[in-house]
Amino acid sequence: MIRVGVLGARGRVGVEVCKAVEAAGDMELVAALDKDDSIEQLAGAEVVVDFTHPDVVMGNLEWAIGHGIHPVVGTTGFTEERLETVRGWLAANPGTNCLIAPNFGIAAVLMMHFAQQAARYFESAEIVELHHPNKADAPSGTARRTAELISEARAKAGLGAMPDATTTALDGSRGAEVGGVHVHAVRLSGLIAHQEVLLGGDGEILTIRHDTMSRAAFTPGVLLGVRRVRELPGLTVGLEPLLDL
Ligand SMILES: NC(=O)C1=CN([C@@H]2O[C@H](COP(=O)(O)OP(=O)(O)OC[C@H]3O[C@@H](n4cnc5c(N)ncnc54)[C@H](OP(=O)(O)O)[C@@H]3O)[C@@H](O)[C@H]2O)C=CC1
Ligand SMILES: O=C(O)C1=N[C@H](C(=O)O)C[C@H](O)C1
Repeated sequence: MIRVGVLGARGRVGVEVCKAVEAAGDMELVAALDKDDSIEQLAGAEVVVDFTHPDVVMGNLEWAIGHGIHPVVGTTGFTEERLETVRGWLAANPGTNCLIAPNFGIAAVLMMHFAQQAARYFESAEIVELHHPNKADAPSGTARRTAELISEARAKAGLGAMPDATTTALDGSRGAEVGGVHVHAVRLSGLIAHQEVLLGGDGEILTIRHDTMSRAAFTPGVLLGVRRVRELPGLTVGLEPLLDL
């Protein structure tokens, strides 16, 4: 049995993760903690799942890694600088590993992968991410990661800047730019988590769309991460290697 702790256990995703861990035959939920609980209660866990908030996740990781607990992290807000800090903590605690994934939905990971594969064939690419209005951050971690993957694929293929003759009359009208890829964020009641990657070429457009219909969609990926994190050395970013992508 893998002893699992959950941080953010009363949150939208945390509730689903706790249910999934309790239902898994090879896991035991040893701590389900939220905002005002003491992190010390994680002491008996081997793996901790974090779905909290970008403002608190770094403190949680420093504590868990320092106590030899392997984190599986869904919380967003990971810049390259933050990832480097996590690598430093892992180096100081050999034998402890960490998995951080901007999206644990299997279909979402495939959407990112397909966008990366397609990117080199199109002169234009933009991302529209659409989420519920209580989301903590914009753009989404998924959109940011997708933009980075598209940007890397374009650079590798020797593609230059995208065609765009716009003069913007209003700040923000072209969205945010991540690695030269424009990202647009919609926040709308009724939505959960959705993304469209638009790829445009000569006379045709490819649209790759992903829709999250329930937050239970994240749990198979989280359970996979919990089962595998102990054997993945150091820091793993993204679920792709666990899906052989
Ligand atoms: N990687 C992925 O697949 C996914 C990632 N996410 C990301 O996960 C994060 C959480 O999303 P979501 O569940 O919607 O958010 P919620 O706000 O619903 O849940 C977060 C929970 O964490 C609690 N919390 C805040 N601080 C702490 C702390 N220090 N220790 C323990 N718990 C704490 C919050 O309490 P309180 O409300 O009182 O502040 C809340 O109950 C976001 O960053 C989101 O973008 C979301 C979906 C999928
Ligand atoms: O906050 C959310 O809801 C989600 N956050 C993640 C992100 O920022 O990409 C994953 C998914 O989009 C849901």
